[in-house]
Amino acid sequence: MSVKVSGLFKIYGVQKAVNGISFEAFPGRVLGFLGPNGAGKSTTMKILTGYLPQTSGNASVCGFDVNTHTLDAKKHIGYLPESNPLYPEMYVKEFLTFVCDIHQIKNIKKRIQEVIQLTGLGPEQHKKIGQLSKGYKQRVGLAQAIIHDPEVLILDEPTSGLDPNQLIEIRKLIKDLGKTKTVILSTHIMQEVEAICDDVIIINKGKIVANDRLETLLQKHHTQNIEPIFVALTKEN
Ligand SMILES: Nc1ncnc2c1ncn2[C@@H]1O[C@H](COP(=O)(O)OP(=O)(O)OP(=O)(O)O)[C@@H](O)[C@H]1O
Repeated sequence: MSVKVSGLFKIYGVQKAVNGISFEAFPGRVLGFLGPNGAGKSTTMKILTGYLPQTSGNASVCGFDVNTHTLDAKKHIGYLPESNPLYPEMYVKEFLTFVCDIHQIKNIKKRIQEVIQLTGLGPEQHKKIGQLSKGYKQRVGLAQAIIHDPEVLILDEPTSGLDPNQLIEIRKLIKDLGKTKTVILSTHIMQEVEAICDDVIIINKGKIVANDRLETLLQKHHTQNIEPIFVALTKEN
């Protein structure tokens, strides 16, 4: 497996944002990481990507512990954070060049053209990031996440803000990337899970309440849709 999490906790004050979760994610598969607002998805993703230290437990990416071998782990990860922080004053290509430099990518021009093509940024590639629509900013976020061809992609709500046409294209891109890479994505769109995920984890109040292959989860609950399963497993009592 390329991502392994065991007994992971993140405690803020008295709140257990992540409450002892364990799971694995595998190459060639897209793992949907689902849960209600505040369930602990982004916190888990930030720990996996080395941006936040856990309180206890372990997480590794491609065999590298994210705490003790953070840089090695990060080399293997592409991360699209929920807030998609970008530099609005930079031009798209200027920003992607900057990201290439960080990753010490060779043949920068060729690689930038490839990711512009992959993410459909072509028509907007000459603009400043601050001039882009939300959906195109999201594409820039995806482009920077994949530019170093990482083995693991961690995408926090990658399709938020996309229009229906863009949704289809970006989902296709994620599904294609998932054929060779390990993709973990969070989303609140249940159709998206059905369209692109192979595996599903549902997290509620910091704990995993489901972890299965999508088809197995649907079979177990005698339904064709993930939504009723999500509601049943996460509703407030
Ligand atoms: N820096 C922080 N300090 C204190 N509490 C925090 C901090 N960051 C997150 N939390 C809390 O931890 C819990 C989990 O938050 P997290 O952002 O991981 O949830 P999420 O599942 O990603 O939610 P959403 O679907 O709304 O993005 C929430 O209750 C949140 O308020």
